[in-house]
Amino acid sequence: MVGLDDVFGDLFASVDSVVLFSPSGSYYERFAAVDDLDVVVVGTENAVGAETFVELPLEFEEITDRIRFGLEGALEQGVVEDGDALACATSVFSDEIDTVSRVRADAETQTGIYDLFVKSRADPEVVKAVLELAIELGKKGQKGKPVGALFIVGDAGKVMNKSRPLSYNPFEKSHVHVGDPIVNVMLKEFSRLDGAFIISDAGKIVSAYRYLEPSAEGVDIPKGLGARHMAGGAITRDTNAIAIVLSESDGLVRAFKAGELILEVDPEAY
Ligand SMILES: Nc1ncnc2c1ncn2[C@@H]1O[C@H](COP(=O)(O)OP(=O)(O)OP(=O)(O)O)[C@@H](O)[C@H]1O
Ligand SMILES: [Mn+2]
Repeated sequence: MVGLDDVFGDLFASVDSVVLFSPSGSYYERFAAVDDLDVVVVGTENAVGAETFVELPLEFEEITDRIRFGLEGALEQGVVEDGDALACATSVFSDEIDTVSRVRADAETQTGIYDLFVKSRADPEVVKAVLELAIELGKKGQKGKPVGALFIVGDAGKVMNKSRPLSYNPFEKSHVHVGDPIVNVMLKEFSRLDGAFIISDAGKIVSAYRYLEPSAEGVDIPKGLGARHMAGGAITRDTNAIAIVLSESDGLVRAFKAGELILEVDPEAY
């Protein structure tokens, strides 16, 4: 007799580790009790107090993104190794884990998203707050109309030296930080205006209305995009800042680091 286990069992036969994406406590406990099994928990927070945990900046809606970015962090932290066979368990159709994917960890297909958060000059919380703000702005627009916005995060002194004001800086004497609810309202209001927001490593809004003049040559940007993305990408080659860009024309949020496009997300998916 051949049972279903014989067939589906191949999915998790001789895996090096099990990777659980945002498991519930009781689900995690059941795995923790299995002998000789390496369990890695991935999620936006370590709600189950797992010994081995990899933090995701966002709960990626697309399962392929979620697994890819989770494994990138796991490789980066050295909790899985290149070539490891992994059983990745996550939820797709419900809040509970309902799906298992067998995936091989591949160090060569790193996108750099994990680096974007963990190895940027700016505080990971600041990067995350700006990314969330851009996604929210992309979802809602400004009074129902699509808006674009450009945020340059980290290495602010150098970025200020490679840019100039388009108008008076409304943040001149203020000491406000991204993530404060009131500041997010202000940033959304000001997103109608031209130019870039400059944000420090610690999240202080240094300036709005900055026109970027990077000395780096142009960078590769997706077709159909123009000056905002070009300037945002290029300044990250010139400085240790990252750029988070919301496109008015296609509605996507993109992140650049060291002149490379690292991340592309559709706000509608969040
Ligand atoms: N060098 C720059 N520094 C700061 N802001 C800029 C710069 N160049 C353009 N922008 C801003 O980007 C806006 C849109 O420009 P443009 O349409 O060329 O960019 P884009 O990359 O196509 O972005 P979108 O997809 O939002 O249209 C401009 O109105 C201006 O506010
Ligand atoms: Mn444009």
